[in-house]
Amino acid sequence: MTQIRGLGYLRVQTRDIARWRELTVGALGFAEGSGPDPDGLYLRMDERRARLAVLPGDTDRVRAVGWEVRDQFALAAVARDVESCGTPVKALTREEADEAGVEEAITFDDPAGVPVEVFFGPILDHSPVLTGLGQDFVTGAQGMGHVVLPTIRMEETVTFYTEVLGFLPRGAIRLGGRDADAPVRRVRFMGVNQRHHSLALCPAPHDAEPGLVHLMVEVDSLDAVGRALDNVARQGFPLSSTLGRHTNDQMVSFYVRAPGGWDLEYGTEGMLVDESSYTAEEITADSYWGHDWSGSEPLAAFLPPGSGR
Ligand SMILES: Cc1ccc(O)c(O)c1CC[C@@H]1C(=O)CC[C@]2(C)C(=O)CC[C@@H]12
Ligand SMILES: [Fe+2]
Repeated sequence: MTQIRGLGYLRVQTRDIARWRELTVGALGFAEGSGPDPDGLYLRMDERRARLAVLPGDTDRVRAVGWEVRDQFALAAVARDVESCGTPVKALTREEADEAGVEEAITFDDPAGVPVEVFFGPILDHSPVLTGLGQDFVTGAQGMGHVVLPTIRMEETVTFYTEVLGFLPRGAIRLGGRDADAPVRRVRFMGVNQRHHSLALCPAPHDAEPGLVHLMVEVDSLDAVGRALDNVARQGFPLSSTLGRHTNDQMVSFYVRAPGGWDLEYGTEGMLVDESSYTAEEITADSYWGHDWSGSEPLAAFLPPGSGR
């Protein structure tokens, strides 16, 4: 059994905080909170101080994917497991933990080089969450949403998340069809709670910033998804994928390209997994309808090495 209860937070850095604010607060209806860096953008989805922290930087990249455990005992167990597979683990200093908005956390890199934090004791902000579209974000026991991470070491990375951190396989989709001699490659979905996937790993040909494919957040209203879609179009943000419904988690969502070259997926109506009967399945289409990716620029990690950026 995994100790991890859900995706707790995501911290990224960007060269363009102002445009990030327009997208997240202006178009997608995140509530703006506050945090230790006066130049940072702290985005609230619920009673947590910040689920998504966007900090100023000279490149665009992921700073930490934060996974939540129940308490200090669970955190100690995770630290033991990660260390005993040979991955160096550090504890955040009191100051770093305070900046992250948690009581205590450990940090290590996953086999793809993504900076991971595992934490307990999120610091709450009890002031009302003033979202911009009248929506509530679906968090709680399902965590803040899901992340999709690129990896140039697919096998190792899958083994790390499943066998060391205890993520449960939640199915897969083949990439590149069922063709000929090319080795089979799959995107693999993994969960830790009733959300269908809190993590997906996507095989990538090479390492590139930002180190993230997308972050999905879920809201409780289709109207909010529609209004967000209108807003991103009006404000000139590129749509990576049109609206559609996924076959595995049943989510109705669209994807918008964020400044920094990765996507935010904004969805509703995600299904709940019943672990007493669930088995991992391979889907053969990403969506029942919609999700047209044809207008999108590929992410840097999926381009051949040396082609720009
Ligand atoms: C298939 C699927 C189901 C539920 C999701 O939340 C979800 O993000 C996806 C992934 C969609 C899509 C894919 O399957 C092929 C590879 C894609 C295009 C990417 O490179 C990013 C999104 C991926
Ligand atoms: Fe997704």
